[in-house]
Amino acid sequence: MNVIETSLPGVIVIEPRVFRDDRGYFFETFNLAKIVEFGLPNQWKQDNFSVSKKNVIRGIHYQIGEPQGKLVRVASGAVLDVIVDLRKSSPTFGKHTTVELSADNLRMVWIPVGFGHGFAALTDNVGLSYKVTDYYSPKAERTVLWNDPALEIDWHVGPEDAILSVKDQAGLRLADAEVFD
Ligand SMILES: Cc1cn([C@H]2C[C@H](O)[C@@H](COP(=O)(O)OP(=O)(O)O[C@H]3O[C@H](C)C(=O)[C@H](O)[C@H]3O)O2)c(=O)[nH]c1=O
Repeated sequence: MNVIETSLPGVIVIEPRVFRDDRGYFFETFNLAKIVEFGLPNQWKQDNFSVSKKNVIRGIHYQIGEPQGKLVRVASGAVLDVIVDLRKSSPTFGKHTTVELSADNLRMVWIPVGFGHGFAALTDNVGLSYKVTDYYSPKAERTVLWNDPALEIDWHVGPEDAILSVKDQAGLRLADAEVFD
């Protein structure tokens, strides 16, 4: 297992050890003892799975009051994963990092509490599989506007092609959003 730091301290990319042979390949999608060694929590409450068509953008989501850490990977297809620092006391507040996650590179990204998460589906049939450290709480859920000019995010999807939920189209600009301390 290999760990890659990102431009946002605390947000890390994990490359699992892949065992390939003439049948195909095997890798551990989750090993608690190993990820705890990298500083990830040992309490996980939910596994989630979403399927998205090409050009779908989901996010930028987070929960306030009942915050979630997320360990995200792609089971099929490819995404541009986007993580935004939403901690107003952080020197990287409002900054983002991106990482391509795919069924080819098998990369995972650890997103601690305090960050917003979104992704753009770069292919059809994107299966996003992720674990979260606390339960889903609709009342705690918040959305920052995906194309807030202040964030300067290049989603690699043309605005005219982007497919978003009504909720995500109505996200708040960062300046107006409830964020972390
Ligand atoms: C997240 C979630 C959703 N739902 C229900 C609520 C809605 O009726 C339906 C779709 O929810 P939503 O449109 O919020 O799903 P996404 O847009 O994929 O949201 C997720 O995508 C971004 C990228 C994230 O990082 C979050 O984990 C999460 O917000 O599933 C549940 O029942 N449990 C859950 O944990």
